[in-house]
Amino acid sequence: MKFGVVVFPGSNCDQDAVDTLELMGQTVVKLWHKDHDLQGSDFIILPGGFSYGDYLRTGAVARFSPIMNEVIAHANRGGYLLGICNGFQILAEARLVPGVLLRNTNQQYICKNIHLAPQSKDALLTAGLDKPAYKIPVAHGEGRYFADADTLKRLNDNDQVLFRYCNEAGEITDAANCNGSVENIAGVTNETKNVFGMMPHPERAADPVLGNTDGRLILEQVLKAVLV
Ligand SMILES: NC(=O)CC[C@H](N)C(=O)O
Repeated sequence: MKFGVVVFPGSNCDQDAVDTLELMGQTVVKLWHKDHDLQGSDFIILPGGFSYGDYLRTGAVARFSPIMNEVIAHANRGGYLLGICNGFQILAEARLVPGVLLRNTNQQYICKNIHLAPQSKDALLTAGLDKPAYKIPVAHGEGRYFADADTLKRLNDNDQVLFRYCNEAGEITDAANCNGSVENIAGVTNETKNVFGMMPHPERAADPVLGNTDGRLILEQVLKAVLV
C-alpha cells in the first residue's frame, strides 16, 4: 500500500506523518497542493498545520487547493482518506465529513496530552482498538467539533463517531472535554466510512523515543486497509 501525504502552504505536521508511516515500514510520497496527481497513492493523509495561515477559517482556503479535486474524487471512489487536526478542518470545509470545527470554548490555543475513547465498532480506524483510553496530544485553536441535532443523530445511529474525549480511565466526562466539542466528539467518519477526521495527533505519539506510542496503535489500524 502506498500513502500520499498532502503538503499545503503552512502544513507543519507533514514530515511527522511521513516519518511515522516510514517507521511502520510503509511507502510514502509527499503530494504538493498544486499538483493534480495522487501518484498512485492508495491512502491519502491531510496533515496538521496552519494551511494558508488559518485564514479565513481553518481549512477554508486549502479546501480549494488544486489537489483537493483529486482528493475528493479519490474519496468519492471509496478511497481511504485521513485528516489529522488541520486535515480534519479541511475535510469538514470540503464537506467530506459531517460537522464543523469551531474556536475552542476557552478561546485559546490548547497544546497538551488528552485521552481518547475509541467509539465506532466497524470503522477501519477504530474497530480494532481495545484499550479504554489512548493518550494522544492535541494542538489547536479551532478544534471544537459541532454538528446540529439531526446530524448528531445520524452520526450516532450509523456508528460514525470515531473518538470521544475521555479521562485516563476511559470515562467520557465534561472535565475531559478539552475544547468544548459537542458530545465530546474528537473524530468522525463519513457515511461510507472511508474518510476519517480527528483533531488529536496520533503521529506525534508514535516513536518510542518520545515515551508514548498510543498514536502508533491507532495509526496501525489503517494498515488493515490492505486486507479489506
Ligand atoms: N496542529 C494543527 O494542525 C493546528 C490546528 C489549527 N490550524 C488550529 O489552530 O486550529
